[in-house]
Amino acid sequence: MTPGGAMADEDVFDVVVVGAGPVGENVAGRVVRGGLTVAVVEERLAGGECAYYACVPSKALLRPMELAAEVNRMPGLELRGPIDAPAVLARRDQTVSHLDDRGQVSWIEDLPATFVRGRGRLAGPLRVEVAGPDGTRSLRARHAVVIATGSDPLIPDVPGLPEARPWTNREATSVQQVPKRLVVIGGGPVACEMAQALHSLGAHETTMLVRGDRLLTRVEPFAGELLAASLRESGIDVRFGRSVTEIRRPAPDGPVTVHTDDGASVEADEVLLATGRRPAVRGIGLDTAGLAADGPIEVDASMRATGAPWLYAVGDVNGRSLLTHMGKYQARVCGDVIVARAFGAPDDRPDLRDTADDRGAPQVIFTDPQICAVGRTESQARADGFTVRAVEYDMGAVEGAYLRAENYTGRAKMVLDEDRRVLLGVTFAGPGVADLLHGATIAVAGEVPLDRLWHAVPAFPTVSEIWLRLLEEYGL
Ligand SMILES: Cc1cc2nc3c(=O)[nH]c(=O)nc-3n(C[C@H](O)[C@H](O)[C@H](O)COP(=O)(O)OP(=O)(O)OC[C@H]3O[C@@H](n4cnc5c(N)ncnc54)[C@H](O)[C@@H]3O)c2cc1C
Ligand SMILES: NC(=O)c1ccc[n+]([C@@H]2O[C@H](COP(=O)([O-])OP(=O)(O)OC[C@H]3O[C@@H](n4cnc5c(N)ncnc54)[C@H](O)[C@@H]3O)[C@@H](O)[C@H]2O)c1
Repeated sequence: MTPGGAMADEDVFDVVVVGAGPVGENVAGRVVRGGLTVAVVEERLAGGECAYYACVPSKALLRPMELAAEVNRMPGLELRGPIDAPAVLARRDQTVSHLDDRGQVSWIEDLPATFVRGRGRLAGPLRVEVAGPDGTRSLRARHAVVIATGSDPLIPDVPGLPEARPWTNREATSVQQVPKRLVVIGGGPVACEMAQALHSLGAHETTMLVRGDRLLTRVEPFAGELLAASLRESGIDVRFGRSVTEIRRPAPDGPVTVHTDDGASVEADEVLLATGRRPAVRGIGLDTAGLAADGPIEVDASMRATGAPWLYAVGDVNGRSLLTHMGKYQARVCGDVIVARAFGAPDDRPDLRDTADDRGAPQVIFTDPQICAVGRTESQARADGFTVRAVEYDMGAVEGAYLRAENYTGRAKMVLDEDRRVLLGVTFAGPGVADLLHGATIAVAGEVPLDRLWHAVPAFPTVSEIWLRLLEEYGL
């Protein structure tokens, strides 16, 4: 036995993090900053889904489409031809470091932290077993184990899968040959972004099959409506109210046919499943911690797992907000609270609690038009019992928007708590609105009173004059 009581063949660290996505990496950074030692376990690529198969490559594929749309909205400018797909794919490859994680591993090791390649599995309280290329290694944590294993695509139970070899976000974001005919199943952010990106790069016959009656059900309805109109105008066939009943690819290299419950079918070269995510918890030994082995890991506001005080869960795996920036925020809370508890310091400071997720996380959908929102939608605010007032404004009527583009089409909405005269939520839909979001996030998170907000004067002639118009619409 070592002085700390560990078996000699165990490696002992203050903290063990399982999963080196953006969230796990950030936990490691915070605990090292606080003076603790940490091991980070990763079975695939350090940097996670976000860096190689999600946020980063999808945005690299979308940006040329956005620029082309901007050019088309400006008289006097003209594109010389279609978007050069091979050039865009080559730049995408650069943005994902050609799927090589050496840079990320060095970042972790320079913290300094110990990087362990392999699949991590809980083996009882404070213990993690790693099945790696060189066999199994046992790790023991003195203070905490953090699960940051992210999420996997949710594959619906449809006859014909998996013989039809559908794409998920992985194949879509790492595409080498853009299919001419594409079917996208789903109407969430992945479906909308990838349909638009791939359509702009050569998937001329793109069909979206959406189960419900609108896109992007978590944001204000007008945003999904504007996006659907834009997708249709660009030539994407968006079909609402269609459930997929069967997917068949009779010949391995032949086309795939997707059948829907209205009796119709669509033939395509590839089919992309964008039907949501499930937390990556299977086979990670949650049962050895006395926790349910399926579904998101339930945590308190300090990210501590309910029922296992030594275990924490951050990022997609806890199901709070499936967004990189929110997972990294949780990572900062989690890392700092572990440090505070390890040193016996007070652990109830305001910065040691997640108070952002349940108010409505900020999010940008990088389509054209861009959709961004923070806080509650009007219907969520009403359901939560606030005295709600909502105001909307046509963004095309703002002088800065008119100067930015011919026929600028967009809309904005503010949701207010009339009792306290503060903002509960803000939504913008329109070209290039992403950078308006942080102002809204400050106003919502900071609960800036409307009568103060009135003195935050937007510069002329920027699109941010939308703020002034919304406040005037409210009556200020
Ligand atoms: C197509 C797409 C586009 C997206 N775009 C955006 C965007 O623009 N902005 C945004 O904020 N969010 C976006 N998201 C969401 C974002 O990707 C996730 O919220 C984010 O990746 C979550 O980070 P994470 O660290 O929790 O998980 P992940 O990034 O999934 O990382 C988890 C890591 O854990 C590893 N792992 C899993 N199990 C084990 C194990 N047992 N042992 C060892 N390692 C393990 C995995 O290999 C992985 O590297 C997008 C998602 C998709 C699918
Ligand atoms: N820019 C961004 O911030 C960004 C981009 C992409 C993804 N993300 C995040 O990643 C997460 C996953 O996104 P997503 O779009 O995959 O999931 P989602 O849960 O947002 O949307 C899933 C869609 O699939 C549909 N669906 C589910 N099961 C189906 C079935 N059996 N048949 C047909 N349709 C079905 C749903 O109705 C919904 O339209 C989200 O939380 C999202 O916020 C963020």
